Amino acid sequence: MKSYFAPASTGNFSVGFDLLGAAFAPKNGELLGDELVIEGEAAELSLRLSGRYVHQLPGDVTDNLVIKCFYAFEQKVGKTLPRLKLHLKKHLPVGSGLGSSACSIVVACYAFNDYFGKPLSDFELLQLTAVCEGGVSGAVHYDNVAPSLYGGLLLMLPESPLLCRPLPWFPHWQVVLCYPGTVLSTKAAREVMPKELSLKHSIRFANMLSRFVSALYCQDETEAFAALQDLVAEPARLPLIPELTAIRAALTAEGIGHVGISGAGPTLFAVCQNDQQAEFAAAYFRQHYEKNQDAMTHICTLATVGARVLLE
Ligand SMILES: Nc1ncnc2c1ncn2[C@@H]1O[C@H](COP(=O)(O)OP(=O)(O)O)[C@@H](O)[C@H]1O
Ligand SMILES: N[C@@H](CCOP(=O)(O)O)C(=O)O
Repeated sequence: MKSYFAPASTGNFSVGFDLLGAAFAPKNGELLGDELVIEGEAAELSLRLSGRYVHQLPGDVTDNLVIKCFYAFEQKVGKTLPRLKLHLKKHLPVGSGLGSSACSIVVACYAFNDYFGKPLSDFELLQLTAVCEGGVSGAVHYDNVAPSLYGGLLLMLPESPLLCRPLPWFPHWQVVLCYPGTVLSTKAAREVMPKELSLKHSIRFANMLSRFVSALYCQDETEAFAALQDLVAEPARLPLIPELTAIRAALTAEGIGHVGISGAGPTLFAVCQNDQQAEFAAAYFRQHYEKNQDAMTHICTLATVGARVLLE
């Protein structure tokens, strides 16, 4: 029996639609991500499901991304593989903006590659996870699969053979993630996006992203916060998450530098510079944004390690 884990991720990080993504881990040491156990080999491929968010998964196990990944992995490797007895522990809510589908895809593809003796290179593995994720959201985007696979804050380079590169981070930053407990499908949240951007808007978008990246390299925190503006997805998605305006006003009034949409939402994230801000943001989110028993709020730091073996 071998157990694998992949962390939650925040796509876009506000300023880099489809181009920036970060993996996060709760400060208190809890595991925020999906776990896949390979229990052994069997005549038939099987998948057992458990975990806090198992009720949000498709009823038919053959529709589960883990099963789809097995066949996609087998096709990519190009030979028939032994069937496995699998157990997915679904700890991330589905349609949450925490890269839930990417997390299951990454943990599954990483686990199969490890179990079968690493027939795929890191590059091929990332490509495979992105294609599987594209099948869910309607478009190939790397900003959840790459951080979930590698950890860290990453800049996607989809037109370069590198595909992505790690970026510097502010080591004292804490990110508070709040999932309200409601579901928003990524596909639906992509359908509201503008089909085209004007030249003026494209230049402003490129400017904010390059300003943020340059601020990270210079470790200029004032510039980084000034550049953390979502000029592309937020205007289109705000009607789906109208609470953002009031929450942002309340948290920024307390000196918190940024509040944005995690991935396609409805999870919101607040970037905090110290424990006091992080605790304030978490308490505020719990009181004003959590909507039901599925909701959760975590104070996180950057997860510097991505997919990994949990138990040999
Ligand atoms: N293991 C899985 N984890 C997450 N979603 C899954 C899984 N298996 C199948 N799905 C389906 O994939 C879709 C994921 O939706 P999506 O909005 O992309 O989620 P997220 O934004 O959280 O990644 C849903 O229709 C869900 O039922
Ligand atoms: N760049 C994507 C990110 C989607 O993240 P998810 O966690 O909501 O799947 C987008 O904004 O559509």
